[in-house]
Formats: sequence, C-alpha cells, structure tokens
Amino acid sequence: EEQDVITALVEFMAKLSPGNVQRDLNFGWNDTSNPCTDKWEGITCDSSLNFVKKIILDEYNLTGVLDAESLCQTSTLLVLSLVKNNISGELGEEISGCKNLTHLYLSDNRFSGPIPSSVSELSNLKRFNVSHNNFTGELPDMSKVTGLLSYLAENNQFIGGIPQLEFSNLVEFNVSYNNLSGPIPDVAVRLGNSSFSGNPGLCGKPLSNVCPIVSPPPGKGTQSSSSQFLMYSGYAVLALIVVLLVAFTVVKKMKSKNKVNISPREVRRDDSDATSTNFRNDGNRSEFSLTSAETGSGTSSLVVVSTPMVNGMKFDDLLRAPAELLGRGKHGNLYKVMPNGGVTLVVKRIKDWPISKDDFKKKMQRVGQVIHPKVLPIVAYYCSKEEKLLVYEYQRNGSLFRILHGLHNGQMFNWGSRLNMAASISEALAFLHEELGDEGIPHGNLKSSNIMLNEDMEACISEYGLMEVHNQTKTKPNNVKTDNPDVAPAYTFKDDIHSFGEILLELLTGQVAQNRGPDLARWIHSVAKEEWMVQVFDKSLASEGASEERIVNLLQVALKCINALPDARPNMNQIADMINSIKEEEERSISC
Ligand SMILES: Nc1ncnc2c1ncn2[C@@H]1O[C@H](COP(=O)(O)OP(=O)(O)OP(=O)(O)O)[C@@H](O)[C@H]1O
Repeated sequence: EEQDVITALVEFMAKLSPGNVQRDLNFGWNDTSNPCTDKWEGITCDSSLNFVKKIILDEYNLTGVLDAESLCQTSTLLVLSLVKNNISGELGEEISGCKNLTHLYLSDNRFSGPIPSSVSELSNLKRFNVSHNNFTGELPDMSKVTGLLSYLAENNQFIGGIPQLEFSNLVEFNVSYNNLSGPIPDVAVRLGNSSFSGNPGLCGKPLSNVCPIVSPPPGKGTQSSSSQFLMYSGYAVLALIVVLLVAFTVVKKMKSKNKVNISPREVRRDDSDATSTNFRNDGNRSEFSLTSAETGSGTSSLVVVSTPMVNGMKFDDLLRAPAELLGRGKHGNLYKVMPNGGVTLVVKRIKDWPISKDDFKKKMQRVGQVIHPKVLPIVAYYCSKEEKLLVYEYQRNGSLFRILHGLHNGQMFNWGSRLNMAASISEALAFLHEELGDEGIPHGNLKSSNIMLNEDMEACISEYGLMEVHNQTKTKPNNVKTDNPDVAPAYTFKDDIHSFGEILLELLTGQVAQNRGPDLARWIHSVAKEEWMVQVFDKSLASEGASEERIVNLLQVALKCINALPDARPNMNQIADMINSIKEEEERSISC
C-alpha cells in the first residue's frame, strides 16, 4: 500500500512537471526512494517519518496540471501549497479525496474552469486560497466547513453571488476583482471594502453602490391591455396581501408588547389574595409585598436585595414601566425596564424552573449574600406559583461577547484589556468556587454574553446562581447523573472551568466559542500541533504587536481548562494565579 502511495505521488509530480525537468539529485520524487526517509523536496512527514503531512512546492516553476486523483492517494495530507507556479487546467473533483486537508493554497497560478463543488466536502479545511488564477463559474459554497478561517478567491473570473459562509468566524475573506454580482450579505459588512471591490455587479455595504430597490418589471409596449390589466391586478392582490401581513404583524407585536410590559395584573393573577402593595424597608433588605399583608396568607413578594439602586421605587413602577425585550435566553426572556425617573434595570423572567417558592427564596437569599465587585448583584427578585423574576441593574456597556465580536461601536479590544478581563473573571470565579466554602455553587452558564462590562469597562459575571444544581460538592465528578430522569444533569465546578477555558479561547482567537466549544478546542489543538500557532490568534493582537510569548502562555492555561478529563483541570485558584503571573510579566515588560 505504501508503494502505491509512492507511485501515485510520482505520477502527481510527473503531471505537474511535464518533460521531466532535470532536478538535482536530492529532489527525490521517484519510485525507488521514500518521501519521508529520503526527504523528498517539498515534503514534510510526521515525526516518526511514517506518513506525508505536507506538500509545499511554492515557486518551483511547475508548469503542468494538478492530478488530484493521484495526489489524494496520500490521504494523510494536511497541507498542499503550490503557490506561485504556472500550473494550468482545472482543479479536479477528486480533490475531495484529500479528506484531511486543512490548508489548500493554489494562489498565483493559471488554473481555469470552475472550482468543483466537491471542495465543500473538505470539512477540515481552515485555509482556502485560490486567488490570482483564471477560475470561472460560481464561488464554492463552503458553508458546511465550519472551521474555515480564510477564504481567498480574489483576482479570478468568478461570477454569481457571494456564497453563504460563517462570516463571523472568518479571519480573512477576499473576493475582489471578479465578476460577482448581487447584494453583499449584512453579516459580511465588517470585512471592509477591499474584500469586495472590483466587482461592478456587487452592491450594498461596505461598497458605496447601493442595491437597487427591486421594482416590478416594466410592461412591454407590445403587451395587450388585457394582459396588462391582469398584471396590475396581480400587483394589487400582492400589495393587499403585504398590507394584511404587515397589519397582522403589527397587531401581533402590539399583543406581545403588552406581554413585555410585565403588568401587575398579570402577576397578580397568581395571587388572587393580593389586596395591597406595601414597601417595607428593613435596613439593607427590603420587601415589596403584593400580598394581603393584613390577612398574612400566601405571601408572594418582590424582594429587594440591594436597596440603594431602587430606593423608593414601588413595585408597580417596575411593573408598569416601558420594557424592551433584550433576548430569549436558555432560562427565559430578558427585558430592559425603564421605570419613570429611576435607574434602568433588566428583568429576567425565568421559565420552567421546577422549584418551590420556599426553595427559590432560600436560593436567592444565598445568592444575594454573594458580594464581590466582579459579580453582578441581584437587585431584587419576585416569586409566585407561575412567575419568577430576577432584577439586575442594566449595564450600558454591554457584554464581553459584544465587544469581542465588534458589536460595541466598533471599539477595539486590545491585548492588555483582554488579559485584564481574563484576570478579573478568574479572580471572581475563584471567589465563587473557593472563597465561599460550602456556600459556593457553580455558575453553570458561563459564556461571554453573561460577562457584563461595568461603568469602568471591568468584567462582571452575571446570572450567578441561576442554574439548577443538585446538592453537589466541589469534588463530585463531571455531569453527575441522577436517578430521576426529570432532573437535568448537575453542573459542577469543573464545568465552570471548562466554560472559562472557552472564554479564554474566545479572548485569544476572536472566534465565537459558544456552541462550538469542543470544535474550537480541537481546532486549537490541531493548529498548535502543526506549530502554526500564530495563525490561531485574533489577528488584531498580532497587528498591535502583543507579546507572542504571553499570548501562548494564556493559551496554555486555556488548554488546561478545557482538558477532556474534568479531574485533570486545575482549580480556579490555581488558574487565577497562573493568569496573574502572566499579567505581572506583562506589566513588568511595559514598565521596562
Ligand atoms: N444586566 C444587563 N445589562 C445589559 N445587558 C444585559 C444584562 N444582562 C444580560 N444582558 C444582555 O442581554 C442579552 C440577552 O440576555 P439573555 O440572558 O437573554 O441571553 P443569553 O445570555 O444568551 O442567555 P442565557 O444567559 O439565558 O443562556 C445578551 O446580549 C446579554 O449580554
């Protein structure tokens, strides 16, 4: 079998280099030698010299065609780079046989014809560069290649529209100077003008030519009046349908807006015995009661945990205030509530939490005692049979997710801020895990959208204590299963550490880690193994000249956190220490 691979590789080179151009003796690429042990030119093998990993033949004056069928007999191939040669002809559909390919560089050649759709089967591909060739046809749809980082196809003769891609994950994208047409997808706007220029048919941001508003095709002079009548009545019916649809949507929105206003009536439905509203202030802890205080039966109240923020505010003020839906999260909807003249709040309306009123109250009291500058405190909570509300102060600087992914006024997020952010979160988590002793409960839903930025742009962990946990201790193994099938798996401290590792990766790479944690980690591992580490990191870090050594040190911490074996992950105190020493080194280097 090994000999078959060698024969196929020799065949591949024969087609690339027709006429048997004389190469020097060390060139290899012949039937009588071995690509790994005899070190064929341009070939890199694994460390035990068992199989071929890379073929890099840039600027070798290759003039033939690419025989993908022969090449892909080497199924172990990760990297193919044939940049700056004179290779012509088409890229064969057999390229999909190179299943493990992570890097495909064919730029600066004379390739022609369409790119075969089979390239979309190269599911491990990270970098795809076919720029500066004569490729025609449509751009390949790589939407299923989820780990793709580069998509470079500029200076060809591609036609058609921009394909669907995971634009938020792409580090490089360029399709300029082709014959593309149609609108640029909204998600691609952040990529900038130079990614799209030189395509007269493309329109929409970031280009300056606005997309034309699609209008009905003009009637032809030869059309009979009856067909014109049919056409116009068709438009009229269409317009009527549109009007009806709009009216329907508006009515629906108004209905749901009513729901957004967390109306007192709605809440009181659960409390038929509610007859009065009182505000009792008891030092630090105040209670807003919706119950019949006189009868004292069936208490159900909004408990204000931290008074200064909502001092003097009536529960009714909160309930009647205009509200705006911020998101529909895993635990329920989140509303921004703006009480008249008061501080802006957010209210989380928790759905389907099978917890008794008493247990909820106990839990919130426990969470209310967790006071740390980097943990967003609960301002108040409310609990009735069907309704559980949590109130926080609105954070106008948004979340770490927003700032990392450029949704925060395009503000840049430099290395120093990222390192500080990592240190702050680790410090707060160490407090939650270690300092609270037996009171400590895991967060259970750590992610960048739950890290808020306070007034001073410092990290603040939100939604602590919301996740359901089942009487666990710090030593329990990961994802403890309970005998009760209705009970969700418990979250452990080690799960929090894994999630923190994903946040570190998100800080380092600028890639959305959420929902693709294991994939992202696998990707980092594979690139780290390839010793192409620098390519992993958010390119804005490289451009600001951040220290590669400290970036790599932080990556090492992240990799420890995402270790597949929960017990092998360090604890939060150890992690906070590691990050603090990286931070100290950074500070020392700045002061030197
Ligand atoms: N206190 C706050 N102030 C301002 N924005 C907030 C606050 N809390 C959350 N947000 C933002 O509101 C949006 C919606 O939050 P929500 O909690 O519904 O979504 P989520 O974090 O994706 O879901 P979940 O936490 O339930 O899994 C997110 O962008 C989040 O960052």
